[in-house]
Amino acid sequence: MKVAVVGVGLIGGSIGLAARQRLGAHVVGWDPSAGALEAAVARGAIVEACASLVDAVGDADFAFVAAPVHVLAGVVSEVLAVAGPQCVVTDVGSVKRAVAGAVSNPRFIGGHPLAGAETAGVEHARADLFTDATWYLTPTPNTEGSAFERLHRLITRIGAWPTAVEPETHDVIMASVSHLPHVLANVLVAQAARVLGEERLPATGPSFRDVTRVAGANSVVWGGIYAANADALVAAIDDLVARLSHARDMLAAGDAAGIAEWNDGARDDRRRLLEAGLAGGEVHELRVLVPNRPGIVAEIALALGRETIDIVDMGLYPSSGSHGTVALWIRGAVVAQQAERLVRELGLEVVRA
Ligand SMILES: NC(=O)c1ccc[n+]([C@@H]2O[C@H](COP(=O)([O-])OP(=O)(O)OC[C@H]3O[C@@H](n4cnc5c(N)ncnc54)[C@H](O)[C@@H]3O)[C@@H](O)[C@H]2O)c1
Ligand SMILES: O=C(O)C(=O)C[C@]1(C(=O)O)C=C[C@@H](O)C=C1
Repeated sequence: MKVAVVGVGLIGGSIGLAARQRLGAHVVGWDPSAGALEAAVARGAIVEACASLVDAVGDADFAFVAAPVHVLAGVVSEVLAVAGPQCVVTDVGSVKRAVAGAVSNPRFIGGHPLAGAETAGVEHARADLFTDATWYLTPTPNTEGSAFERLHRLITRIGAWPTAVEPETHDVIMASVSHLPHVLANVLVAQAARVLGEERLPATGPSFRDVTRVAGANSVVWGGIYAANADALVAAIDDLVARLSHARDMLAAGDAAGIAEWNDGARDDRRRLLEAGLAGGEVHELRVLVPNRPGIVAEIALALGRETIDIVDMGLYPSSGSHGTVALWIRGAVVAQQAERLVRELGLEVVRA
């Protein structure tokens, strides 16, 4: 299997390392920076630095575009123009609407691994970066079912959990759980650095270090992320300001009971957030009879993704008639039951294998 990585930085390099180490893939790379390519070969993230995009993706089975968000739509289009018909093309951008709005191709599926670091460059790439991470995918009615199946399996094999989501929903979620925390980290370090005036800096403890780890992360990448998700991020900041105001007012009024309730609520919310996605249990197979029409696989994946149900694995069994079968493997009896109901609500027949 040949995997092409376009943009061999932190994320592209980590995909290269994971694909080589976990799948034994032949990984090649292209990047406008000669230094990045050289470093990627030295790091073992790619085995070949290609001189052109077509050399990298022309006969690849998969192309991962891991460039900064502000150039993604253009680079993905260039990749699709030179990739062979067997190549599934995806990207890893932290914002999904811009690419989804600009590119419509049955072999392109937007993607975003919910894993990373505050660092940049292939020197910081890690083969295990995506282990047990959610990996969002944004299939559309235009997506080729077999392209989705192949990408889904590849991502599973590098240790992550693919979850289908609509680009709009993705960007609203990310505004609150990823982009806002980065904004807040920047604000907190700026405020703390000036709390005693310019002459003296305060000592900082572990809590400050925990909540500000990502302050000032990779300006090229984050500038693009903030700009591409500005509307959702502004709404999240407005919400935050209202919540801060509420906390401020309780403090100013000496509302001890209100503060205790607010603090207990935060503990419960954090536990629920961190526990979501830790669903265990044995894997159940659902066999879905589907009409042979484009978009049906995306429809099923998105229906489950909307309820945050992970598809552990999937298999497509097309037939020459009007219908084929999609097999879905879902973890946990209760979740499998819920998945079965959602698929039936799409008007599809399901049997338990
Ligand atoms: N850093 C994270 O935590 C994280 C996590 C998930 C997704 N992402 C996404 O991954 C992508 C890459 O981020 P990163 O952290 O790896 O950044 P990075 O700076 O480490 O790597 C980006 C690479 O893209 C290359 N590049 C720049 N312009 C390009 C172009 N036109 N064509 C091809 N390559 C180009 C750069 O030379 C660099 O090597 C971004 O879209 C980002 O939103 C980042
Ligand atoms: O761990 C970090 O340092 C990250 O910033 C990773 C993080 C995140 O916010 O969780 C950042 C951007 C991505 O798009 C996905 C993951």
